[in-house]
Amino acid sequence: MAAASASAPYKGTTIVIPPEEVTLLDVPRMSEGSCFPSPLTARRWPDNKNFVAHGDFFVRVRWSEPHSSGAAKPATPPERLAFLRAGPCERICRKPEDVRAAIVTCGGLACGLNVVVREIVMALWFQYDVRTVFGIRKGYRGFYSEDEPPIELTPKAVSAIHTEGGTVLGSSRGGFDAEKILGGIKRLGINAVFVIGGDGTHRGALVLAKALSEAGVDCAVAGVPKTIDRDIPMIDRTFGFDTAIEHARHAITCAHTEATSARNGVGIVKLMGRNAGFIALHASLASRDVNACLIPEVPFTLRALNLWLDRRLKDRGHALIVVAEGCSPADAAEYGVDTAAEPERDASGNAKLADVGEMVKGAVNKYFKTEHPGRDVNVKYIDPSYIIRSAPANATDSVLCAELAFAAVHGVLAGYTEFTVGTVDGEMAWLPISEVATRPPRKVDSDGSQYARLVLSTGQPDFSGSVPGAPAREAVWQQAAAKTGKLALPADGAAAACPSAPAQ
Ligand SMILES: Nc1ncnc2c1ncn2[C@@H]1O[C@H](COP(=O)(O)OP(=O)(O)OP(=O)(O)O)[C@@H](O)[C@H]1O
Ligand SMILES: O=P(O)(O)OC[C@H]1O[C@](O)(CO)[C@@H](O)[C@@H]1O
Ligand SMILES: [Mg+2]
Repeated sequence: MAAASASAPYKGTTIVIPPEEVTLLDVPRMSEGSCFPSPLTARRWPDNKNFVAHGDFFVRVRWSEPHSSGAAKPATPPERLAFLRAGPCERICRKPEDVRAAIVTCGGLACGLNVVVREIVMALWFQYDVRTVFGIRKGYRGFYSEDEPPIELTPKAVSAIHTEGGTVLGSSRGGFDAEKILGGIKRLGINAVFVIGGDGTHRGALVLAKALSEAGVDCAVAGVPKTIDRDIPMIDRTFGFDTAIEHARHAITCAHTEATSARNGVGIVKLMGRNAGFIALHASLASRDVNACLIPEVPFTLRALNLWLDRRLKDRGHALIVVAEGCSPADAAEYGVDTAAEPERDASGNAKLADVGEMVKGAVNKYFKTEHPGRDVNVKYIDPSYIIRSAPANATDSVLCAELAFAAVHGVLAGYTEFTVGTVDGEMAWLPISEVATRPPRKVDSDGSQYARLVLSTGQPDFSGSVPGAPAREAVWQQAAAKTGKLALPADGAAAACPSAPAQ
């Protein structure tokens, strides 16, 4: 072992880190001062050791653009942010007997919505003795729609819902009308709203919180971020993602079976991910069989994909392609897609995306019909999106759902408002809703080591240009190894020397 040099930090040495500016992401409090012991102090909360102090925070560094170790430093310096630590407080500032809560689920489905609803009800009821909880039906419009009045949520009513997918409350897009929602809140005497939804839902929650405070209505607004796509800014994970990967992997396995069973079989699987390719990337890494994974963050052309496929079918007789729904091939127009047309929008204003799976399938069929009319190529396209999104939460997601629900309930009872919950580098935090509602969605870092690991696993080339043929595997390895800076290049293309052998 090398001797420690005199200047190297050694056990017991005090290391002085220069003070840096830290921005506290503070969350508004509805009532300060008049706080009293939480009912949890009289319960079985282990030794009262796990309470969090009001205002306790932890500091984390955040890059505004994707950053990975080894990659060039981004232009914008990182932000040092202090996050409020979430958890039960020893003293709470909302009287449980006065709390009249409402829970609403909005946007698309995600695995675990029912677990979050159940655990909010259970935490309010059993940890804090709150006895009035309304379930708002079919999204924001349920606050005012006469067709679907709110329902009463009790432990008995929600006890079995966690085993089901979807949301027992229903969900919807559109229908956000701050005035009408405010009217519903006043009519029912609601003073704590829990919104479970994605970026759009959180933007709505922000508008609602402002409207409530302008109208002088004392009502807390707490968010629980939901998206199957895992692209919510700032936080590490969203519930449902882990379950989605499991089900996506099953669909990929089916496509692989189809592809390997046919002559020149090509399996194509489209997975959700409007802005980001996290599901496609993680499911491909989980599968190990995928030969090409296409994500919105990495440009590609259908022409390059076809040239690669041509060679892959000659070499191996089958191919498995995973494509994220938000992908937009650079040469889509050449394959008859009207890329200049203004997209249709859903009721929430989100662009309706063209089916990129169909696009890839059409392009492959067209290419082989034109270039190799005699070759028998069998393309099988699977779109498991809604099968995945509507599944019940798996074990890992169920744990996360309960943690998020508890953090939201603790925050409201502690007196906070206009906040949402999530883990930041593993620590549960209360964050201002604006952080989730206004920052751009998270994306896969195409220069990062995770994407490099994908490329190493699939052996896929760079599909971004009209390449006159697929590059050799060694070139792919070199590209990926250069990005990670960690891997020794295989000599003479020896696959065995590579720590992660490409999928076959
Ligand atoms: N800018 C906004 N202001 C107010 N309300 C909004 C805004 N954007 C969206 N909403 C409302 O939030 C609800 C959900 O929005 P959206 O359909 O975009 O889903 P989401 O919450 O983003 O979830 P996901 O995209 O993960 O399915 C809808 O009722 C929509 O009207
Ligand atoms: O078909 P819907 O319900 O509009 O949902 C589709 C969208 O929902 C999401 O799953 C986000 O919830 C996106 O991946 C997808 O674009
Ligand atoms: Mg959204």
